[in-house]
Amino acid sequence: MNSPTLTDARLELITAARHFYQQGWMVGTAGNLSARLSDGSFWITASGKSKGELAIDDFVRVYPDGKVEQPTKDSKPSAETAIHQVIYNLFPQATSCYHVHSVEANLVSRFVNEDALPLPPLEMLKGLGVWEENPDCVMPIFANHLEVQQIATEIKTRFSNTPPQLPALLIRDHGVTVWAASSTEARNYIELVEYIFRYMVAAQRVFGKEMG
Ligand SMILES: CSCCC(=O)C(=O)COP(=O)(O)O
Ligand SMILES: [Zn+2]
Repeated sequence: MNSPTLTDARLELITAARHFYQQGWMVGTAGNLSARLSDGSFWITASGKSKGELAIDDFVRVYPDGKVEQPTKDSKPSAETAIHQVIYNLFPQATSCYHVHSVEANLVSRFVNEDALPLPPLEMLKGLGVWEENPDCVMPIFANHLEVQQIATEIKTRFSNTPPQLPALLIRDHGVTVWAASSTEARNYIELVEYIFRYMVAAQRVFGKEMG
């Protein structure tokens, strides 16, 4: 077991998970968070932990060669580790990868049948790096296969050919994943995409159509 230090990335993940839990985006065991370290390894939430009450030993360290360091022998890496691995391989600047499950993310993932969700041209997109007037922006949507490796492979294939406009992707009927160069940025990205999803659900109620 590694003892925590003042700058231990796991402490940031615990704080972020508690915050997301309080928003209703990481209820029960839903979601997973990771932080990449300078040696290329990353800490990721162990599978099946209550995300509102994570402790320092509720993380597993995954190395670039696939080696896994567990704090206890019954802790396994998140079932969705393959998605974090693909994101870190595709985006070398990313040091944080956060995945949450919100009601709104699942609703908007059903607004279209296609594999991309048109987003309304909200000012909030600037917080996700889109500095354009009336941006024509989409968020990629992936099918929610039982086999997580298949989701990861589809992300790798699609993003290698068509880089996403935003540091975010949706898995239909499942949740959203963001990646960023710091934990603060990743937390902001989750809040921003969740705001956009809430807006889209509200706009659908108010205007009776999707506001993409
Ligand atoms: C009730 S959550 C189902 C699995 C999932 O989608 C998830 O995000 C949590 O899985 P993990 O193995 O990371 O705990
Ligand atoms: Zn999930």
